Amino acid sequence: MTTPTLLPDGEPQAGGWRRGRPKYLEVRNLSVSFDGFLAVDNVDLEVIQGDLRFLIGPNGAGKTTVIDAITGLVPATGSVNHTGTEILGRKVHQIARLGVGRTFQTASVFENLSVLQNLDIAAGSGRSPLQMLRRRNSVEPAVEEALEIIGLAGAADKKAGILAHGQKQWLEIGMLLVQNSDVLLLDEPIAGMSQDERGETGELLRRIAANRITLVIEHDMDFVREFATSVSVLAAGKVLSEGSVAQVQADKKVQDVYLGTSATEGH
Ligand SMILES: Nc1ncnc2c1ncn2[C@@H]1O[C@H](COP(=O)(O)OP(=O)(O)OP(=O)(O)O)[C@@H](O)[C@H]1O
Repeated sequence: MTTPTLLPDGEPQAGGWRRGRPKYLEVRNLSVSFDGFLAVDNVDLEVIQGDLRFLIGPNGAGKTTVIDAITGLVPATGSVNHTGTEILGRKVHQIARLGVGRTFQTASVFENLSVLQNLDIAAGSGRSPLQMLRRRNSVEPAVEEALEIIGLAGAADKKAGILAHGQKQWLEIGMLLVQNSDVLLLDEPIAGMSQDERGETGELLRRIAANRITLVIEHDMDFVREFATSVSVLAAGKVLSEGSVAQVQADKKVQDVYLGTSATEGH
């Protein structure tokens, strides 16, 4: 049996891995139109494995639509290349199978199943649905490791429906980990969380982003400042600015359309 390696050594860093040949997600000229309204307008984005990239911008900027387009949920033009493989135009399940995982603003877990069963199903470990519903004596190593990483080892047998809001988000992230997703696209993972849960989620992202391609949509600038290693700013469907948190905060264009002065004061 192979040793699971869900948890990498090290921390995410700006620019991603500096050694070897890192995996990447390269988005070129991505456009999405809804009945003639251009919600995403020629977006270019490149996220390298090991970077913890945040995608920020005002409401309606097109952030979720970018992720929808990458994951095949909305039709788009342009190109999305995952480490040499074009994924734009493929079906949702094919894109997922190529290692591109996402979460939604509202966690989509199976509420009536236990935490462990949710992870088992995500891992697709070859058991029939009936077998999976039975309590088992052994837990697959990757599932066990995911339970530790997401901090739910003590809640493995709890029904997902009774988890706290934050824990459901962590479970959803765990489901991506056991699916071996190497691209994580997370839509506002800390929305509605307590302060403690936010901190724990940030640490979780830090742990898992060190060896994955990670793009996180977020509005909370304190959270972005604390955990982002790089930031892309989207406004009116276009990339307005890109760089470190300090660089985008200092960008006059970003201040004008998004951050204003209050968000940048004191930082
Ligand atoms: N299915 C759709 N049909 C028509 N218009 C849509 C659809 N989905 C999104 N839009 C529009 O596209 C634009 C971008 O929406 P999107 O949800 O991607 O923005 P966002 O940056 O994620 O916003 P928020 O931060 O509020 O979640 C908005 O004007 C939205 O109303």
